[in-house]
Amino acid sequence: MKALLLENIHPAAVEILEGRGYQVDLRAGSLSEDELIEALDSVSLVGIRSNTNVTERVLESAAGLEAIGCFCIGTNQVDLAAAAARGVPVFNAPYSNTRSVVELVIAEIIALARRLPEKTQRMHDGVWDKSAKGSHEVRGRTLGIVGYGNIGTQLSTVAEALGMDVVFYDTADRPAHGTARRLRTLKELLTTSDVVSLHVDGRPGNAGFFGAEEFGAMKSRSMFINASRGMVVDYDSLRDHLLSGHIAGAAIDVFPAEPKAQGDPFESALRGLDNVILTPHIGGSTQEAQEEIGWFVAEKLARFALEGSTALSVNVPAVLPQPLTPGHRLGLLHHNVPGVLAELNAAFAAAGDNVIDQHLSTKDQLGYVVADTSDPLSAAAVEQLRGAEYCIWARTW
Ligand SMILES: NC(=O)c1ccc[n+]([C@@H]2O[C@H](COP(=O)([O-])OP(=O)(O)OC[C@H]3O[C@@H](n4cnc5c(N)ncnc54)[C@H](O)[C@@H]3O)[C@@H](O)[C@H]2O)c1
Ligand SMILES: O=C(O)[C@H](O)COP(=O)(O)O
Repeated sequence: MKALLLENIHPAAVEILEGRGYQVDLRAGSLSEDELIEALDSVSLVGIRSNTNVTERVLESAAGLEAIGCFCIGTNQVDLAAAAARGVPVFNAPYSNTRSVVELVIAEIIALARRLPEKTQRMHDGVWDKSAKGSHEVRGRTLGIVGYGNIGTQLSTVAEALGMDVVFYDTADRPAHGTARRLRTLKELLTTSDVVSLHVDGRPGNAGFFGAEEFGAMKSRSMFINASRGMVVDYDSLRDHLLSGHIAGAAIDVFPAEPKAQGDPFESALRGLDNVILTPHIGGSTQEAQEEIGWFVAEKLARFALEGSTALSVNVPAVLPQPLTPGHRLGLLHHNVPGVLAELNAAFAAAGDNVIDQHLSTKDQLGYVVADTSDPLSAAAVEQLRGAEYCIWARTW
């Protein structure tokens, strides 16, 4: 049983997987498509972060791959549909680094409002420039949050505690937290906010979502923050608005193309601007978040591989079975067609197996059933189900 963990995943994950009998290959950087195909040979579990793309071609060639762990929030780097079609569940850590992102953004709001990037640069250049010009308190200023999900809502609460007025815009219905106000249009948010912070997800439809029109609509001398995904924003347009002085400052953590390994060169239209904070995608990179993510996702991978649990999977039906009695459990991932459960129960009945616990969950075109029997599973029943047209895989534990 081999597991491959890329992108500096926390050792907590290694401890969990090794403790469950896996031989773990832990690597620092991410891999290209071809490198990943080669590295996945005879690997059953793979762990990645935001910088490794698991494409349909990778999945096609990784015959032994059982599950994928995204040791982060975003799962846009994985072809989720292609993985689901091959019966490969994908897991992530939806909440573990939320707080870390919020704290970074709060720090950036204050740093930009006090012009810290320019001030510290001047001091390092040997220039004493004591002045209040262009520096503001954040108390009483309006923060506009675009994308009011797990991160957006927590940012809302913390910013409110600092005395900021919070407005938000989300394409989904999201209740307001505290005294935050929901705005009906993005335009309204842009024309109202002193700081605009993006927290949308990385769905393909969000590519290029924020560009010249949106920057143009922002208030004069407002500030812009993006810690969501790089492809969401047109950074050439942001540069134009920073150079014209229309946007007073920006903090950017994510980029359309990010270097694959430590020390690789970094290129961006925003380099060299002293009113811009640039960080290397570290929103979720705190010891606390990484350790939590390490055990959380490793646990999900192990519980799937060793017990059949798909709880919290983002692409296959979620089933959380009862504790395992070895030799008594069947897991059947199948195309979602009528009659599967009836056939499964008939096969067990014909073999004289009594089903004592059974869970079925469906999601789009897929169904997943986990059945526990009172006696050890009958091989005949399992083989019959394995041979059925609707079967994607049938595993026993
Ligand atoms: N910089 C980092 O290190 C870092 C760390 C964690 C997460 N992230 C990114 O932040 C994103 C958000 O995280 P989350 O946990 O809050 O996700 P989430 O899914 O809880 O929230 C995303 C919200 O954005 C909304 N949304 C999507 N597209 C939108 C659009 N075009 N306009 C308005 N609203 C839109 C959704 O309806 C949802 O409410 C993640 O998907 C990930 O890409 C980055
Ligand atoms: O999706 C996420 O959680 C963030 O983008 C962090 O990604 P990372 O683990 O690659 O830093």
